[in-house]
Order: sequence, then C-alpha cells, then structure tokens
Amino acid sequence: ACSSKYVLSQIHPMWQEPLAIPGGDRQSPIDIAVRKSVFDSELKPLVYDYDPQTCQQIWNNGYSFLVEYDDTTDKSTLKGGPLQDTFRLCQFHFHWGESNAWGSEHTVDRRLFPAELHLVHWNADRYSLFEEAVMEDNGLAVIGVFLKVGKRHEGLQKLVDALPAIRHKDSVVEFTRFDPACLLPANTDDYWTYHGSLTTPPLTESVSWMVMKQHIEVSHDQLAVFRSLLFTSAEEDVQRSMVNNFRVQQSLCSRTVRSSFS
Ligand SMILES: NS(=O)(=O)c1ccc(C(=O)NCc2ccc(F)cc2)cc1
Ligand SMILES: [Zn+2]
Repeated sequence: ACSSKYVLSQIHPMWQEPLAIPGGDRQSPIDIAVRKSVFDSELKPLVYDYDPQTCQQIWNNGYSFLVEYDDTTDKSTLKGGPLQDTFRLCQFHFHWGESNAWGSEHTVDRRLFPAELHLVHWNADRYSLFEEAVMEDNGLAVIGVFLKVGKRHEGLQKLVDALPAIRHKDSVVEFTRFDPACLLPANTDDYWTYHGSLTTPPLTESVSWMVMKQHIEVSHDQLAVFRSLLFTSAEEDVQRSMVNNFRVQQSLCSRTVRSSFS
C-alpha cells in the first residue's frame, strides 16, 4: 500500500476510506512499535503557552466535538519538540469507541485506548491561515494524548457539562476560559513523533505528530457523555450515536518513529 499511489480501501466503521489518497505513504494514525522507535537526543521538550481567554466555542461537526480557539494572534502557541517554527492552537477534539475496549486512533504496541485527544496547531511563522497550512508539509502540529478510564478528570468536567447542548451535528455553544493545558499529562517531555496526516478527510499529509507517552485518566461516566453525542442533525429522522469516530491504523511505510526519551 505504500509504494502504490492507490491505497486499498479499508471498509471503516466510521467512514468509507477514499480510494485514492494524495501520496498515501505518510498517513495517520499508526501503531507505535515502541522497540522500533529511535531515541533522538536532539528532540527538545515541548513548549506550550495557551491563553484560556482565546477559547471561543464548542461544536459538534458530525465527526467529533471541537473546542475552537481564536488563532488570529500568537496567544496560544506550541513550539519546541521536533518543531522548527511557532504553531498556533486552533482547536482540540477527541476520538472514542462505543466501549472502553477501543476508541483511540494511534496504538502503542497494538494496545488500544478508550479515547484519544488531539490538540491541533498550524504553522503561523510560514502561513497566514489554517486552510493554507493544512496543504503544506510542515503546516500542522498535532499533540495526541491517550485517555484511560479511571478517576474523574476535574478539568474535563466543564467540557462534559457543555456536551448535552451540542448533542446534534452542527450545534454550537459559546465556551470560554478553558485552559487546554489542563488536559495534558503531567509529563509532556516524553513523546513519540513522526510525520503523518490528518486522520479524517482530506487526509492531507501535513502533520508533525507528537503522541504523549503518558496518558490522562477520565471517569467512565465522563466518557459515557461523549457517547451521548449524535452524528446526526436534529432534522434527521434516524439518530446515530457518535461512537467509533476513529480511523484504522495505516502503514508506517518507510517512516521511522522517533522518541524523545530512551
Ligand atoms: N484527527 S486530526 O487531528 O488528524 C484532524 C485535525 C483537523 C482536521 C480539520 O481541520 N479538518 C477540517 C478541514 C480540513 C482542511 C481544511 F482546509 C479546512 C478544514 C481534521 C483532522
Ligand atoms: Zn483527531
């Protein structure tokens, strides 16, 4: 699937994979085979600086729910790690399963997690809009954080409480003063990084991925509220639960996953 231009289409629970993907040899998500990852001592710690005042709204886009930030200035930024430039936070969202047995997009030695958080940033040093950056090699930087079911996540609760208001596709509510740093694990120095793509259409190969080694914990009940969301809009007569909104793992092809830790 790596050499050919056309990736064999995999029937996917969430959405039909397109038949042809531009390039197709650096797709995401992937399985992170820990023993095959290469320690790179040049990798720096991530430097994130998020301003909760830039938080604007939360909405259901029919794939996931997104918390969107004002990215018209350099107020919420990410740099360091493998990144050469300064990237602006534009949104974060999650992927999850219908059960706690699966739901993440990336896996670690084939291990699935019940959910995965993605913090999406774009390269504001080189581009002026997300829509521009999304088409470029070094355009995007996404932090992936695995979720495990355990103790209740206090910081997440404000977000969970807003979800019933956006049950249906295309619903949006104001959501302010939320600090996304509260969703990061205590240790953000240990991560795996590789070059990949968006995991939903248009699947463009413009993402520097940084997948955190340390997970965060959320409660069973908090995750159950994610599953109460709907893929469908209020008008549709058949309502479908928003679950299993993850893509299947893609071939690593000739890529190497680097680790910031040995
Ligand atoms: N799961 S993930 O973190 O890989 C991911 C992140 C962002 C997007 C996205 O913004 N899509 C809409 C979009 C795409 C291209 C555009 F040009 C405009 C909007 C999709 C997937
Ligand atoms: Zn995502």
